[in-house]
Amino acid sequence: MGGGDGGDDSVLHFVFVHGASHGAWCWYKLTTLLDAAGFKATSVDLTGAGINLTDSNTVVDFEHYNRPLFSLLSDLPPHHKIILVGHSIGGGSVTEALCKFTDKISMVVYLAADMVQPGSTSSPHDSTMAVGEEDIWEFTYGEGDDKPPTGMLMKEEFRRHYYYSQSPLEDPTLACKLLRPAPLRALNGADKLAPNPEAEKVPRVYIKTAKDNLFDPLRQDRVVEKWPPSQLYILEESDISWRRVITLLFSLSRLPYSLIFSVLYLFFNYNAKLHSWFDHISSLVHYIKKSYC
Ligand SMILES: CC[C@H]1c2cc3[nH]c4c(c3C)C(=O)[C@H](C(=O)OC)c4c3nc(cc4[nH]c(cc(n2)[C@@H]1C)c(C(C)=O)c4C)[C@@H](C)[C@@H]3CCC(=O)O
Repeated sequence: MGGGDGGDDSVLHFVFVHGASHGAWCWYKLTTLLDAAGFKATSVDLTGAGINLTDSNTVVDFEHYNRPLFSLLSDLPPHHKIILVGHSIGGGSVTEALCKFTDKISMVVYLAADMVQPGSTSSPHDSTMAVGEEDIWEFTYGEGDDKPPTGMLMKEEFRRHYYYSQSPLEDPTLACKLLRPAPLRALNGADKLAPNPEAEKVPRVYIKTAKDNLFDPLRQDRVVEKWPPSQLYILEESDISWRRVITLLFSLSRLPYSLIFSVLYLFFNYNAKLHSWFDHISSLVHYIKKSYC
């Protein structure tokens, strides 16, 4: 979804990685806007997600789960670099990709994401799932009811609150048709990476979502403290104005590279994760004026 793998090296190329149970589809608004604005935007279905045909119950290791992302990166033309964006547990996938394909990645953007330093022994997540005690999950038993679960999916009645509380109503309606069980065993392998000094040199941006009902903002703070990124953005709450955002993107497309990232986070309105458009557009415009006028 959203573009091919090669292409013109002068155009910024974003690659988007979804979180648990989601797929390439969840980036459709953003990739559409970026494409229309002249950027290149690619989103990937990890193994067993979206329209990838593998049964997610059969995906047992993290490398297998991430393979479609690795294939995309290994097929890039020589010297072509991308900006890699990961959402939620998709942050673990982008960190693994960063370690394997360091020379293909110019920047990593973690959107309310798992961001753990390769080689660190303890995860900054105090438990892997904040709402793990609640009965909001449905488990699948791909190897039989007497065996441990192989998949996990949020129950439908909880999705609007935990995943999409700030989203337009039609977004959770569509998402409910498309979510698939997350491969439990494969996700267990996230964050188990050897130290990688080269990967550490690649700039990282963290986007914190302050009205996130699933990934508690305080837990996001801990992630950021443990492995401080080059830049941190915080979105306090929601509002949306596509027309103003599109205008802004067009005006920014001629501005320097680093500034484009200041804009990127304004586009992640899906998943109820990133909001407060009006506040942030104002502060961004202020920042642009201060820096460039
Ligand atoms: C607990 C079982 C399994 C797991 C499943 C899982 N993890 C997330 C979801 C699911 C089903 C989500 O829906 C959420 C997400 O990606 O939303 C789009 C998940 C998160 N997981 C995080 C961190 C994290 N998870 C795991 C491990 C697992 N997740 C299990 C194997 C780890 C590690 C390494 O063990 C880590 C670091 C967050 C980034 C998000 C938000 C969840 C939360 O904070 O409660």
